[in-house]
Parts: sequence; C-alpha cells; structure tokens
Amino acid sequence: MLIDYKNVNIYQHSDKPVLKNVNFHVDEGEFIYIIGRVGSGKSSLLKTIYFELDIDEADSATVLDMNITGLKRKYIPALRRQMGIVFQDFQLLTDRTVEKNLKFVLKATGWKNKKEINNRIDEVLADVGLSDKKDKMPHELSGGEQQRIAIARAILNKPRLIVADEPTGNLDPETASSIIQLLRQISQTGTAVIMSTHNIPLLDKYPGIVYRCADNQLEEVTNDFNKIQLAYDDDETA
Ligand SMILES: Nc1ncnc2c1ncn2[C@@H]1O[C@H](COP(=O)(O)OP(=O)(O)OP(=O)(O)O)[C@@H](O)[C@H]1O
Repeated sequence: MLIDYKNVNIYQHSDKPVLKNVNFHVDEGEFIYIIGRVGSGKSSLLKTIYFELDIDEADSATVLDMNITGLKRKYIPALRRQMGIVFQDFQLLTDRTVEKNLKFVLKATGWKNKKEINNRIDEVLADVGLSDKKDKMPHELSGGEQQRIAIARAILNKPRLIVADEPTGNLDPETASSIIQLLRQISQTGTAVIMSTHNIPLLDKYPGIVYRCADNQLEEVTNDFNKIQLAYDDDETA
C-alpha cells in the first residue's frame, strides 16, 4: 500500500480541522480523483502526502511505507524522490530549456552519468509525446505542452506515486482531457496517480476512484453518482 491514512485530522493554521477523521488508502497503479468545492480541503490533503503540511493527529498515517506523523525533515528528500508532483501552474524553470529543466532534476537527485541522463530525458519526452521540444524554452510552449513537460519531469525517477494538484486547472477542456489521458496511461504502468480536479465531466470519460471533500470530511463516492453530481453543482455555483 502506498498511502494508508486512518482517522487523520488535517489542520491549516486553525483550531478547527479542514478535514477530520480522514481514511484514505492508495495502492499501486490506482487512479484517484479528489473532488470538492473551492476551499473544501483538496490541496490540504495532497500537501500532507508530499510533506508540505504536517500531520499531528492520526490513529496512523503512512506514505510510501513510512510513518509520517512527526516525520523528521531529514527523511523527506528520499521520500519525495519516490513521488512526482505536478501543479496547476506547471512550475517549470523559465530561464532554461526543456532539456535543462529535466537535467536539473536528474542531477539534483543524484544522476551523474551523462549518457544515462540523456537517455532518460529522451525516454520521458517520448512518453509525453514531446521529443521535438527538447531545446525549447518554457515560454515557447503552449500550456498543455508545459504541463506535459511538468509530467515528464515528475516521472523522471520512475516514481511510485504522482500527486497532481489541479493539473488541468489552467487548460482548455480539450487539452485538459489529453493531460488526464496521459496521467491515466502512466497509472497503467503501475504508478499511482492522485489528482484533485474541478473538471467533473472528465470523470466519466476517464474513470477512476473518486473521493469528495465536503463538510470537513473526505468520502469515497466512486459509485455514488448523486454525490459526484453535487460536486459538479458546487463547482457550477462557486
Ligand atoms: N496557508 C494557509 N493558511 C491558512 N489557511 C489556509 C491555508 N491554506 C489553505 N487554508 C484554508 O484551508 C481550507 C482548505 O483549503 P484548500 O486549499 O485545501 O482547499 P481546496 O479544496 O484545495 O480549494 P481549491 O479548489 O480552491 O484549490 C480553506 O478554508 C483555506 O482557506
């Protein structure tokens, strides 16, 4: 199991938890959506998974087989290396080419052999369908292409888990659809993907396990069409 939360309370600088009694489990290769209205706690949940937000109250909380309640900072880099993180705003380094963005991450995570570095960069660019963009600067790419590069960067170290916080939030519906398709393909290779989204119609097109944040609770709603519809209505009226 990649993630196992039992009765976890998640706080954001307040006495009242954003999410309480969270029970959340993720296995290899699963594709998981987190839905819910603005401010319902989606990002907060994801931040606990990549250690941006600490968990102090829980019956138990493990990520990548590590107990993360009271996790010492020194363990975080090794754990993060086993996960890829993708954001709504891509977060590429804007002052260097695609190739140098990818090289930067490989070098920072201990890769030394030039040939292996170049091969891995070619592989991930082929995986995301952008082999011809190696020498481009981020601003020369469309939003969808930049997000593909961010996904290429996320998979460089063959992570066990990808955490994506609204990865399609800045993209038009068609591009959003192709990004979710790519993330689903990646999950089919065994890497679990957890993504938050307001893009409810895509849940039908690319089915996955669905959790909804509402009323300070996280609830699995995969087969509960009514609750998925509620999240859709939330977003429409937000
Ligand atoms: N750094 C922070 N300091 C204080 N409160 C915060 C902080 N970040 C988030 N919150 C609060 O925690 C709650 C949950 O926020 P969170 O960002 O997890 O929601 P979300 O579901 O991801 O929303 P969105 O759909 O807008 O991304 C909100 O009430 C928010 O105001």
